[in-house]
Amino acid sequence: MIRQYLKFRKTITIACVLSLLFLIFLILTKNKNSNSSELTRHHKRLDDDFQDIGYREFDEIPKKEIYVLGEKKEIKMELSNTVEDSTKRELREVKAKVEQLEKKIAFLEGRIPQKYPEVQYLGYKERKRILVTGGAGFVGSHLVDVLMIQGHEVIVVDNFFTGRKRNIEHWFGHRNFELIHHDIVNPLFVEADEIYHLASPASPPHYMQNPVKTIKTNTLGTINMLGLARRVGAKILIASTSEVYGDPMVHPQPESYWGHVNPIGPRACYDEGKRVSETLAYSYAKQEKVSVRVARIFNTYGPRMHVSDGRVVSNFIMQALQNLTITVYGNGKQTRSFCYVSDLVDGLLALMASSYSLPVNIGNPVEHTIEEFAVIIKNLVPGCRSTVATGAAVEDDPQRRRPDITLAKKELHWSPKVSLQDGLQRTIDYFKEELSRTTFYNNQTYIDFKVKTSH
Ligand SMILES: O=c1ccn([C@@H]2O[C@H](COP(=O)(O)OP(=O)(O)O[C@H]3OC[C@@H](O)[C@H](O)[C@H]3O)[C@@H](O)[C@H]2O)c(=O)[nH]1
Repeated sequence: MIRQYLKFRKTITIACVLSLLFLIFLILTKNKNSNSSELTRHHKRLDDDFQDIGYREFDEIPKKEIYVLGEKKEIKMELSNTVEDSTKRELREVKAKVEQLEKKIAFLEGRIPQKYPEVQYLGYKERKRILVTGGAGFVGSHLVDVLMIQGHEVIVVDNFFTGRKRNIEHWFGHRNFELIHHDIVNPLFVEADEIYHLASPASPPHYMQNPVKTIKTNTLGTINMLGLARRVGAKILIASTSEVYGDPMVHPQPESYWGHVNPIGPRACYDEGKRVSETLAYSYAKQEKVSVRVARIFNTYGPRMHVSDGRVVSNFIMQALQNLTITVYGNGKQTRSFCYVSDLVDGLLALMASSYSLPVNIGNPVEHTIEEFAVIIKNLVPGCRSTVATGAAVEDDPQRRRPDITLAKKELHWSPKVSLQDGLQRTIDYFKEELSRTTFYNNQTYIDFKVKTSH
């Protein structure tokens, strides 16, 4: 048995070696197959990813042939280059869109009106802080516009009894502009270099409506403003009126005329109120060394008068625009001289800037009867079918009024520039606009007005 084993020993060894070699071969073959399928799976994943990216972002899908064993690294690099290109392309597209939007915004901004009227820049030495009482009113708001445009800091004080926010709303939020809702009958503490004291109702029906308030505004209010001027060392301009001449016995009226006023009549609250204002101004000037200016303002008209202001210009224009009867109070033979608001503002500025401290008339000396004036307005409104009617006269109505402006010409080098025709045309355009804004209009300012004759 042992002898037989030894005989086949060599054969058995050879068979074992061959089996072992076969086994090794089998193992190697298996490994190779598994590596290859793993790579295939990997390729498949990459392929899917590229398909996905290509579908969304790329123009060309990377070629499949490049996925061969041993080139894995290179494939990855190409992949990252392609992603980089895609990001750059995305950025370019976004940039183009932003540029497009910027152009659109610039175009739209061009269509929005500039927020504020353009104002000049003044250095700190020239720039003044200017207080305007009654700055939301008809005259006050025009003055505020000029002061703002000149580049000053403007503080408006108004109790909105007759003033309106609308007149100054175009300055709201401007860094040079401040609005204080305040009644100057109460003291006010602000800093100012100059004060334009314009606060007071100015239309006869308005100032007659609350006579005590009118007197308080022109006496207590003026004392408060003069006191403020004294405390802060400001120059102050008092807005007085042609009404200080009352129903004048001298014609035209020079500043030297003392007037003819009924101290207990319906107009006295205003006429006497303004006369006391003047007296207070010169008392503060004499006793407290306050630098005062006094403007005697004659009849003024222009845009921003209220549709129901009640004065002759607004009444006649509103009546003419609506083909209503033009209501002349009395026989219409009384006279007035009308000054356009921009001329008045120029006069006030010239007076404040001057060294002349006595009262100065600011008005337009072109005089018309009220009857003539009604016809002038009627003719300026195209297609107007209004009739002109005379009615009951107003108590204490001044019969003649025309400013002597010799002093203003000499001391202020000022005289009015706007003709009645031009000024009225601008005012008519304004009221047309107002009418189209609102259907409301209360024409019955003097409620007891009775039509007597029509012609
Ligand atoms: O509808 C009207 C309104 C007024 N009038 C007359 O037109 C004339 C002017 O009257 P207004 O009411 O416009 O103004 P007044 O001249 O009476 O007062 C004005 O004077 C100067 C300013 O300082 C003041 O703003 C204001 O008091 C008056 O004779 C008045 O009776 C009419 O005939 N019809």
